[in-house]
Amino acid sequence: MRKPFVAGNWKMHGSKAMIASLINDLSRAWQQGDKVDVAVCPPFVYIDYVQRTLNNPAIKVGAQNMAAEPEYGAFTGEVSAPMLKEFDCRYVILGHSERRSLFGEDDDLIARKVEVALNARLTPILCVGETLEERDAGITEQVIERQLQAVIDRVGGDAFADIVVAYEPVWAIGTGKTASPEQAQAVHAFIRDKIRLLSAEAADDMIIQYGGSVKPGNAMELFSQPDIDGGLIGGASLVADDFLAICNAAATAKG
Ligand SMILES: O=C(CO)COP(=O)(O)O
Repeated sequence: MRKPFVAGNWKMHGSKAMIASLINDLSRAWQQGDKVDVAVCPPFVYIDYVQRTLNNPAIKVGAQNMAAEPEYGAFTGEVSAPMLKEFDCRYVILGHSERRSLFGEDDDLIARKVEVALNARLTPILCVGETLEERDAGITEQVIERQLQAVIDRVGGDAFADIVVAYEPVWAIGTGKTASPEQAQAVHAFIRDKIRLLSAEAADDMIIQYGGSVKPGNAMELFSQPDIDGGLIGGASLVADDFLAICNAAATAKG
Protein backbone atom coordinates (compact mmCIF):
# COMPACT_ATOMS: atom_id res chain seq x y z
CA MET A 1 0.00 0.00 0.00
CA ARG A 2 1.27 3.44 -0.92
CA LYS A 3 1.03 6.10 1.76
CA PRO A 4 -0.58 9.22 0.28
CA PHE A 5 1.51 12.37 0.18
CA VAL A 6 0.30 15.97 0.08
CA ALA A 7 2.79 18.82 -0.31
CA GLY A 8 2.29 22.57 -0.33
CA ASN A 9 4.22 24.53 -2.93
CA TRP A 10 4.16 28.05 -1.55
CA LYS A 11 5.88 29.45 -4.68
CA MET A 12 7.08 33.05 -4.10
CA HIS A 13 4.71 33.72 -1.22
CA GLY A 14 5.16 34.27 2.48
CA SER A 15 6.44 36.59 5.16
CA LYS A 16 7.53 35.87 8.71
CA ALA A 17 4.16 36.99 10.06
CA MET A 18 2.18 34.92 7.57
CA ILE A 19 4.37 31.86 8.11
CA ALA A 20 4.17 32.05 11.91
CA SER A 21 0.40 31.98 11.72
CA LEU A 22 0.17 29.30 9.00
CA ILE A 23 2.72 26.95 10.57
CA ASN A 24 1.25 27.33 14.05
CA ASP A 25 -2.20 26.45 12.71
CA LEU A 26 -0.90 23.46 10.73
CA SER A 27 1.22 22.22 13.63
CA ARG A 28 -1.73 22.33 15.99
CA ALA A 29 -4.32 20.79 13.74
CA TRP A 30 -2.56 18.10 11.68
CA GLN A 31 -3.18 14.75 13.35
CA GLN A 32 -3.32 12.16 10.61
CA GLY A 33 0.39 11.73 10.05
CA ASP A 34 -0.01 7.97 10.35
CA LYS A 35 -2.21 8.00 7.24
CA VAL A 36 -0.79 10.78 5.04
CA ASP A 37 2.69 12.25 4.57
CA VAL A 38 2.58 16.05 4.56
CA ALA A 39 5.20 18.61 3.61
CA VAL A 40 5.45 22.34 3.04
CA CYS A 41 7.86 23.88 0.53
CA PRO A 42 8.61 27.52 1.36
CA PRO A 43 10.96 29.89 -0.47
CA PHE A 44 14.63 29.16 0.42
CA VAL A 45 15.05 32.08 2.81
CA TYR A 46 12.19 30.89 5.00
CA ILE A 47 13.18 27.21 5.27
CA ASP A 48 15.03 27.67 8.56
CA TYR A 49 12.27 29.85 9.98
CA VAL A 50 9.65 27.23 9.07
CA GLN A 51 11.75 24.48 10.68
CA ARG A 52 12.10 26.48 13.88
CA THR A 53 8.40 27.38 13.97
CA LEU A 54 7.12 23.86 13.25
CA ASN A 55 5.92 22.03 16.29
CA ASN A 56 4.69 18.82 14.70
CA PRO A 57 7.09 16.08 13.58
CA ALA A 58 4.53 14.78 11.07
CA ILE A 59 5.01 17.87 8.88
CA LYS A 60 8.16 17.80 6.78
CA VAL A 61 9.87 20.54 4.81
CA GLY A 62 10.94 20.69 1.18
CA ALA A 63 12.53 23.21 -1.18
CA GLN A 64 11.14 24.45 -4.48
CA ASN A 65 14.31 24.12 -6.52
CA MET A 66 17.99 23.21 -6.23
CA ALA A 67 21.25 23.61 -8.11
CA ALA A 68 22.35 20.92 -10.56
CA GLU A 69 25.89 21.21 -9.21
CA PRO A 70 26.29 18.66 -6.43
CA GLU A 71 28.54 20.50 -3.98
CA TYR A 72 29.72 24.08 -3.53
CA GLY A 73 31.29 26.61 -5.85
CA ALA A 74 31.05 29.78 -7.85
CA PHE A 75 27.37 29.57 -8.81
CA THR A 76 25.89 32.92 -7.79
CA GLY A 77 22.31 32.68 -6.62
CA GLU A 78 22.22 28.89 -6.44
CA VAL A 79 21.44 26.63 -3.47
CA SER A 80 22.99 23.15 -3.29
CA ALA A 81 21.66 19.80 -2.14
CA PRO A 82 24.00 19.63 0.90
CA MET A 83 22.71 23.05 2.01
CA LEU A 84 19.14 21.80 1.87
CA LYS A 85 20.15 18.68 3.80
CA GLU A 86 21.83 20.76 6.47
CA PHE A 87 18.49 22.48 7.06
CA ASP A 88 16.63 19.16 7.28
CA CYS A 89 14.84 19.34 3.97
CA ARG A 90 13.32 16.01 3.05
CA TYR A 91 12.01 16.92 -0.41
CA VAL A 92 12.85 19.14 -3.36
CA ILE A 93 10.44 20.12 -6.13
CA LEU A 94 12.19 19.83 -9.49
CA GLY A 95 11.04 20.69 -12.99
CA HIS A 96 7.99 22.68 -11.98
CA SER A 97 6.35 24.08 -15.10
CA GLU A 98 7.14 27.61 -13.90
CA ARG A 99 10.84 26.66 -13.80
CA ARG A 100 10.54 25.10 -17.24
CA SER A 101 8.63 27.92 -18.94
CA LEU A 102 9.80 31.05 -17.09
CA PHE A 103 13.39 30.12 -16.28
CA GLY A 104 14.32 27.97 -19.25
CA GLU A 105 14.95 24.71 -17.40
CA ASP A 106 15.04 21.87 -19.91
CA ASP A 107 14.57 18.12 -19.55
CA ASP A 108 18.31 17.46 -19.34
CA LEU A 109 18.94 20.03 -16.60
CA ILE A 110 16.00 18.72 -14.60
CA ALA A 111 17.24 15.13 -14.97
CA ARG A 112 20.66 16.20 -13.68
CA LYS A 113 19.02 17.84 -10.69
CA VAL A 114 17.04 14.67 -9.98
CA GLU A 115 20.28 12.68 -9.96
CA VAL A 116 21.96 15.16 -7.60
CA ALA A 117 18.96 15.09 -5.26
CA LEU A 118 18.87 11.28 -5.16
CA ASN A 119 22.61 11.09 -4.47
CA ALA A 120 22.10 13.52 -1.57
CA ARG A 121 19.16 11.45 -0.26
CA LEU A 122 16.66 14.20 -0.92
CA THR A 123 13.37 12.98 -2.39
CA PRO A 124 12.74 14.75 -5.69
CA ILE A 125 9.19 15.80 -6.48
CA LEU A 126 9.52 15.66 -10.26
CA CYS A 127 6.86 17.74 -12.01
CA VAL A 128 5.61 16.78 -15.45
CA GLY A 129 2.68 18.05 -17.47
CA GLU A 130 1.43 19.29 -20.81
CA THR A 131 0.31 22.75 -21.93
CA LEU A 132 -3.18 23.38 -23.26
CA GLU A 133 -1.84 23.51 -26.83
CA GLU A 134 -0.19 20.14 -26.36
CA ARG A 135 -3.37 18.62 -24.92
CA ASP A 136 -5.44 20.04 -27.77
CA ALA A 137 -2.93 18.67 -30.26
CA GLY A 138 -3.40 15.21 -28.75
CA ILE A 139 0.24 14.88 -27.67
CA THR A 140 -0.20 14.82 -23.88
CA GLU A 141 1.31 11.34 -23.53
CA GLN A 142 4.23 12.13 -25.82
CA VAL A 143 5.09 15.19 -23.74
CA ILE A 144 4.91 13.29 -20.44
CA GLU A 145 6.90 10.44 -21.96
CA ARG A 146 9.66 12.81 -23.10
CA GLN A 147 9.83 14.49 -19.68
CA LEU A 148 10.05 11.12 -17.90
CA GLN A 149 12.48 9.59 -20.39
CA ALA A 150 15.11 12.26 -19.73
CA VAL A 151 15.10 11.26 -16.06
CA ILE A 152 14.97 7.52 -16.81
CA ASP A 153 17.99 7.87 -19.12
CA ARG A 154 19.97 9.40 -16.27
CA VAL A 155 18.88 7.45 -13.16
CA GLY A 156 17.07 4.36 -14.49
CA GLY A 157 13.62 2.97 -13.77
CA ASP A 158 14.34 1.47 -10.34
CA ALA A 159 15.13 4.94 -8.98
CA PHE A 160 11.47 5.89 -9.34
CA ALA A 161 10.76 4.03 -6.10
CA ASP A 162 12.49 7.03 -4.47
CA ILE A 163 11.05 9.74 -6.73
CA VAL A 164 7.68 11.42 -6.29
CA VAL A 165 6.16 12.35 -9.64
CA ALA A 166 3.73 15.26 -9.70
CA TYR A 167 1.45 15.39 -12.72
CA GLU A 168 0.59 19.04 -13.16
CA PRO A 169 -1.23 19.93 -16.39
CA VAL A 170 0.04 23.45 -17.08
CA TRP A 171 -3.45 24.61 -18.06
CA ALA A 172 -4.76 23.70 -14.60
CA ILE A 173 -2.12 25.55 -12.55
CA GLY A 174 -3.47 28.65 -10.83
CA THR A 175 -6.35 28.85 -13.30
CA GLY A 176 -9.16 27.35 -11.25
CA LYS A 177 -9.51 24.73 -14.01
CA THR A 178 -8.84 21.27 -12.65
CA ALA A 179 -8.34 18.19 -14.75
CA SER A 180 -11.36 15.97 -14.26
CA PRO A 181 -10.64 12.99 -11.99
CA GLU A 182 -10.87 10.75 -15.07
CA GLN A 183 -8.48 12.91 -17.13
CA ALA A 184 -5.97 12.96 -14.29
CA GLN A 185 -6.33 9.24 -13.57
CA ALA A 186 -5.66 8.41 -17.23
CA VAL A 187 -2.34 10.29 -17.19
CA HIS A 188 -1.37 8.89 -13.78
CA ALA A 189 -1.98 5.36 -15.06
CA PHE A 190 0.08 6.16 -18.16
CA ILE A 191 2.99 7.33 -15.95
CA ARG A 192 2.82 4.25 -13.72
CA ASP A 193 2.60 1.93 -16.73
CA LYS A 194 5.66 3.54 -18.29
CA ILE A 195 7.69 2.91 -15.13
CA ARG A 196 6.25 -0.61 -14.86
CA LEU A 197 7.93 -1.52 -18.14
CA LEU A 198 11.25 -0.92 -16.36
CA SER A 199 10.51 -1.91 -12.77
CA ALA A 200 7.27 -3.39 -11.44
CA GLU A 201 8.40 -2.74 -7.89
CA ALA A 202 9.15 0.94 -8.50
CA ALA A 203 5.81 1.32 -10.32
CA ASP A 204 3.92 -0.13 -7.35
CA ASP A 205 5.82 1.96 -4.81
CA MET A 206 6.04 5.31 -6.55
CA ILE A 207 3.87 8.18 -5.37
CA ILE A 208 2.19 10.15 -8.16
CA GLN A 209 0.69 13.42 -6.99
CA TYR A 210 -1.80 15.50 -8.93
CA GLY A 211 -1.32 19.27 -9.00
CA GLY A 212 -3.36 22.08 -10.54
CA SER A 213 -6.14 23.98 -8.75
CA VAL A 214 -6.65 21.34 -6.05
CA LYS A 215 -9.07 22.78 -3.50
CA PRO A 216 -11.01 21.37 -0.52
CA GLY A 217 -14.02 20.99 -2.82
CA ASN A 218 -12.38 18.78 -5.43
CA ALA A 219 -9.61 17.00 -3.48
CA MET A 220 -11.72 14.03 -2.43
CA GLU A 221 -12.82 13.01 -5.93
CA LEU A 222 -9.29 13.39 -7.28
CA PHE A 223 -7.69 11.39 -4.45
CA SER A 224 -10.31 8.66 -4.83
CA GLN A 225 -8.77 7.69 -8.16
CA PRO A 226 -6.61 4.56 -7.89
CA ASP A 227 -3.39 6.07 -9.28
CA ILE A 228 -3.65 9.50 -7.64
CA ASP A 229 -1.62 9.21 -4.45
CA GLY A 230 -1.97 12.75 -3.18
CA GLY A 231 -1.45 16.29 -4.37
CA LEU A 232 0.98 19.13 -4.94
CA ILE A 233 -0.95 22.15 -3.79
CA GLY A 234 -0.27 25.76 -4.77
CA GLY A 235 -2.67 28.53 -3.75
CA ALA A 236 -4.71 26.44 -1.31
CA SER A 237 -1.56 25.51 0.66
CA LEU A 238 -1.27 29.13 1.84
CA VAL A 239 -4.53 28.90 3.77
CA ALA A 240 -4.30 26.62 6.81
CA ASP A 241 -7.92 25.47 6.78
CA ASP A 242 -7.84 24.70 3.06
CA PHE A 243 -4.54 22.84 3.19
CA LEU A 244 -5.69 20.83 6.21
CA ALA A 245 -8.96 19.98 4.49
CA ILE A 246 -7.03 18.71 1.47
CA CYS A 247 -4.67 16.64 3.67
CA ASN A 248 -7.63 15.19 5.55
CA ALA A 249 -9.36 14.40 2.23
CA ALA A 250 -6.34 12.28 1.28
CA ALA A 251 -6.67 10.34 4.55
CA THR A 252 -10.38 9.74 3.96
CA ALA A 253 -10.07 8.88 0.27
CA LYS A 254 -7.32 6.32 0.84
CA GLY A 255 -8.46 5.21 4.31
O1 LIG B 1 1.63 24.58 -9.39
C1 LIG B 1 0.98 24.05 -8.52
C2 LIG B 1 1.66 23.31 -7.44
O2 LIG B 1 2.99 23.09 -7.73
C3 LIG B 1 -0.49 24.16 -8.48
O3 LIG B 1 -0.83 25.45 -8.15
P1 LIG B 1 -2.36 25.81 -7.82
O4 LIG B 1 -2.82 24.79 -6.79
O5 LIG B 1 -2.33 27.20 -7.29
O6 LIG B 1 -3.11 25.66 -9.11
